[in-house]
Amino acid sequence: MTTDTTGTAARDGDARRGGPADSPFVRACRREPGPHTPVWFMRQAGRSLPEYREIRANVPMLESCRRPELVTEITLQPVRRHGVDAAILFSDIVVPVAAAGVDLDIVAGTGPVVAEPVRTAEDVERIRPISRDDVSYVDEAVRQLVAELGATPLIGFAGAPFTLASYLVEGGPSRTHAKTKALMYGDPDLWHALCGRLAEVTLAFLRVQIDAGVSAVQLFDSWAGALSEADYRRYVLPHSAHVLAGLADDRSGSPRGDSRAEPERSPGVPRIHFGVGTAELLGAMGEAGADVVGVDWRTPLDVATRRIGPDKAVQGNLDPCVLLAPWPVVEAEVRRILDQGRAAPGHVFNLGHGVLPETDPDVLTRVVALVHELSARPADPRS
Ligand SMILES: Cc1c2[nH]c(c1CCC(=O)O)Cc1[nH]c(c(CCC(=O)O)c1C)Cc1[nH]c(c(CCC(=O)O)c1C)Cc1[nH]c(c(C)c1CCC(=O)O)C2
Repeated sequence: MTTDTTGTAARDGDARRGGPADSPFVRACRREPGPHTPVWFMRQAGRSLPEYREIRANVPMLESCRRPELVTEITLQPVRRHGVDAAILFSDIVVPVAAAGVDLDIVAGTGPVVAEPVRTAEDVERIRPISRDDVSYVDEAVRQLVAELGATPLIGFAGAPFTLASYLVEGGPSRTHAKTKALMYGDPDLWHALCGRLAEVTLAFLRVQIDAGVSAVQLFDSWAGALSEADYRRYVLPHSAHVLAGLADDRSGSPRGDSRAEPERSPGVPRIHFGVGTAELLGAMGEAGADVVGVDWRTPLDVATRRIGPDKAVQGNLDPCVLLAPWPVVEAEVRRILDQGRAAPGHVFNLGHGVLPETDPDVLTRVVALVHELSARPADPRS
């Protein structure tokens, strides 16, 4: 195994003393310099890890998300194994929707499946607001994790209204999102009512996580790339913006509109906004109120940075399939991404989407060490 002496030395000599708010990850999100480029992986906790498969062997997915001791253990597994710069809460985007009264399950190999798809005003009415008590297991797990993680930041997350609406309207995963778009175009009032409800559920879920101590949040709009920019702006952006604005503690500024005109003032915990196939939406997703925009592997980070503008950090963007290639290919891609990421005012290294279950976990560990080694910067003499 590679020993990352440079990265460790740089880390120890810098802002680590200060806890998660001064961690390389949070600093990069805030576009502040740090000892190295931070790295974590979407779906870092999951089927690529034998210790995850073992602990999940007899526990259904949703149940595992509702047992704080399991959530804590599964969340910590990739931190211990890989030395990533951030943990992400083990949960799922449909957990708060189930807590809001929607009858659904997560089926292995398929994903979320909804018993009665949402198609009418009555269906929308049945999605009720959630409070802390509906997701007390998340509150508990986050508090436990924050205590155990020490200086390593914990990322909270939720699904954005469009991606959640797609699961609810389709009844399960969909390639075309045809029923979802049919509702969106055919009955805009019902669409906005549905997304409005989902935005409130998402906002409440993220607030619980922030109150319990997460250091950043990621809003997953995984399937927003199915939309044109015009439709994204009209049907989706206002709802995601409502969620992201609701997380900003800075009451003076509205994250909507032309945020490029005013420098940002640390509005609460950093907000990451991510989707797949969003090359045409990157600017709009930033405008929705993100501090960091997640980029998939299709758009080089320097191009993404031009689209997103100079006042936001970027996260990404190694193709998860590259991790299945021989190491020299992985290494060359990591170098290219770090180089292109230098164009951004802040870069969090990640994949362009989640870790594939067939990934060799040792390759992930090597990527973490390589990112740290290649990006190590001399300690700031002022600190
Ligand atoms: C679209 C989406 C879902 N869930 C999520 C998204 C957005 C991210 C993305 O775009 O991938 C978010 C999610 N789901 C899970 C996490 C855990 C945290 C992490 O990133 O490590 C996160 C961040 C656990 C999970 N969520 C799920 C698993 C696999 C279930 C298992 O291990 O049996 C995990 C670890 C199930 C799930 N849940 C969902 C899908 C598509 C699947 C995969 C189905 C499958 O391939 O079996 C819905």
